[in-house]
Amino acid sequence: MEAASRVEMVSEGGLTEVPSQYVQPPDARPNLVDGAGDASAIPTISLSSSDSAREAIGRACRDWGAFHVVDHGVPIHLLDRMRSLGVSFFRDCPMEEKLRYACDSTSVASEGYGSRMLLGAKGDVVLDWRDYFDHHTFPLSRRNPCRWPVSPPDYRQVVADYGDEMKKLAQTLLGLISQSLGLPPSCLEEAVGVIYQNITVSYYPPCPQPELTLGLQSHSDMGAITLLIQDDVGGLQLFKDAQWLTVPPMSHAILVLVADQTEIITNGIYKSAQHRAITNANRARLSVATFHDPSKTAKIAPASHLITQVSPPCYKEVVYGEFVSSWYSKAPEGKRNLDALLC
Ligand SMILES: O=C(O)CCC(=O)C(=O)O
Ligand SMILES: [Fe+2]
Repeated sequence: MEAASRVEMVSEGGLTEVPSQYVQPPDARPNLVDGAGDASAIPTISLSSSDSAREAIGRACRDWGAFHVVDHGVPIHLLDRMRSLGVSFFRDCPMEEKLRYACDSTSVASEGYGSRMLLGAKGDVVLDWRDYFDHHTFPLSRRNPCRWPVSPPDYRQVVADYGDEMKKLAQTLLGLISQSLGLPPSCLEEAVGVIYQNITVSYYPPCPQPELTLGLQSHSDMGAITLLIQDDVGGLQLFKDAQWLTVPPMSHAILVLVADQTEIITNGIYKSAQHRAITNANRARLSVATFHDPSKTAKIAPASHLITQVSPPCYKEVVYGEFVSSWYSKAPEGKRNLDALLC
């Protein structure tokens, strides 16, 4: 992707109207007049006791596909430092230096600094009002900190530590989610196989026309489980019961998003969360999403333990790499890529 297409560059210098490529079709625009509902009822689950967490996680995965966790064991100073390093890259690093980390525009999901372009509903191109930095952190064979910012001096170490902590938490959660369905604790993790982890820091500059744009269009994450932290600006919305609800920022909590492969493996008992990010006119917003995905060659299908004569498989088996290619070639549009696998 050319350097000129970073949102940060487009939005510089007192822009009053967004360029047409950023204007969403009318039915996808956020309704800022009536405002979104509030998702403060989203469950907050303490992981201090596995027994009570299991049950609460089961309910949250069924009803919301998302929940906050607290008492998660990840040091709060690590969450804060990860956020502040993200801010320092996007806000303080000169553009010339940022572009040294530009991601490869010829391949999807490549590591580095970019601004993703997705196809619109009718094959037209609508751009998200978002720049990002993607880090590949697991398996260790993909981890090459030389591709990450060199300053501040602790940047690379913090990303590595953050990735390690998030992977441990993702494994704990996959175990609890399995058990909440009466499955052996290792069931989901075995179905996923080797965990591929990416850490994406998203930065949404202030937008002169937030009513016409989206920071990130409606989608569900394609992998198994996403762990997300955000700053205090707010803008992440969940689609629940035919309404968009804004997720309240909670600085010490981690938001868990059930992703598409978990919906397939649980045979649709647990739903992946449909979400999007809106923009605002006054403050830049930052989030850090840590994705835990299968390898491209993994075959994903409903867990055999959940298939009986009365509950046949609801999803066709899919090779994960093919799912990813279709997601990028057709654009997410809510959950349509997952729906295409329904039996
Ligand atoms: O910025 C956010 O809160 C959402 C980010 C997200 O959904 C993603 O990176 O997949
Ligand atoms: Fe997402």
